[in-house]
Amino acid sequence: MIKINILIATLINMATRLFKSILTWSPQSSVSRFLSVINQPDLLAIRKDLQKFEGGSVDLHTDEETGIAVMTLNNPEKRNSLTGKMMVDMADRVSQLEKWANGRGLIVLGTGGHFCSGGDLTFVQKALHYGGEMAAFQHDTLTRLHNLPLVSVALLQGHTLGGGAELSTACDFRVMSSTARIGFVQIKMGVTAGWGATTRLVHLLGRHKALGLLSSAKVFSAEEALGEGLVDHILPYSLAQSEELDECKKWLSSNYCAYDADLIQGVKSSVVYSELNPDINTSLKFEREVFTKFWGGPLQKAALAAKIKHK
Ligand SMILES: CC[C@H](C(=O)O)C(=O)SCCNC(=O)CCNC(=O)[C@H](O)C(C)(C)COP(=O)(O)OP(=O)(O)OC[C@H]1O[C@@H](n2cnc3c(N)ncnc32)[C@H](O)[C@@H]1OP(=O)(O)O
Repeated sequence: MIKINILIATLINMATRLFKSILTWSPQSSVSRFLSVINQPDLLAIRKDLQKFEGGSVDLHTDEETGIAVMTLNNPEKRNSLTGKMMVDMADRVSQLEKWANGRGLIVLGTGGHFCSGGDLTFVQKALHYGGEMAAFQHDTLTRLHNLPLVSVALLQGHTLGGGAELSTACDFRVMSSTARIGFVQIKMGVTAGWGATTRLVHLLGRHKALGLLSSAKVFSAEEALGEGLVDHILPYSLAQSEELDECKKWLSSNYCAYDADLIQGVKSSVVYSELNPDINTSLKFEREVFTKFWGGPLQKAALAAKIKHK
């Protein structure tokens, strides 16, 4: 009798979970569930500790009209290097973006003409006992950033070094100011990459180039970075630094954010899911789930009625 009761309770539990998962389905929620770098209680404990290392902020502006958000690193006196508090800020900004229904794109940049010079060395000095925890926290945030259902771009101005270069690889694309410089200098600082760059660079450029970038600590000019395949676009030399954000927005909007927000989110989520799921049938199932959301919908009907020619 007890066994039957347990069986019934288990079945009810499973049915409730299935029902809930159907109700809350979205491409992003499916991808988030699939990926969890570290468990929540651990994250909360690390967050509390990181928060104590003050200085700087990470701010977010979302534009409902264009669907383009701008996330800004604010610690200009220290070339936007990241304090513990900024790491927590960034995690919160990414959580906000995960819930942004109308989003298409994201630009990440630094204030004062520099992207980011890595970890704040004052923070690093004080957190020498804390590398594993900080890396786990950054892995969680930057993986979530990388997997946002938005097309993301890092706008690289001035210096992008160490952890800053790692952060840039968590974006889908990198646009570089013509005079900017980028380098994975961690090895020169006596460490290896700890914010996910090794893993992402291997996916992005292959093991050969990833090894070259990480073992040499070479700092690249914009032209060299383009040649390496590390950046996707160099902004015109003629632009003033203050004009570069607008130009980057134009580049992102016209190339990758021109279509409906739901479609863009569907495309990005499917790409992320597929990259992370080695099993082709599971990946194809996810692709079908996203596809059938749109098939026969108003966007498809409008496109068919417009008799579009792709010349
Ligand atoms: C996990 C993270 C990983 C790690 O630490 O393990 C890393 O990120 S490794 C990389 C760490 N970053 C660095 O080593 C950068 C060292 N700084 C520089 O190379 C230069 O400062 C540079 C190239 C970023 C900027 O050079 P520039 O001539 O333009 O200016 P200054 O050198 O005068 O710098 C201005 C001001 O900023 C302070 N600064 C710059 N970067 C950092 C940083 N990462 N942490 C703390 N402070 C930084 C610099 O000390 C100057 O301050 P001041 O009070 O005027 O001396």
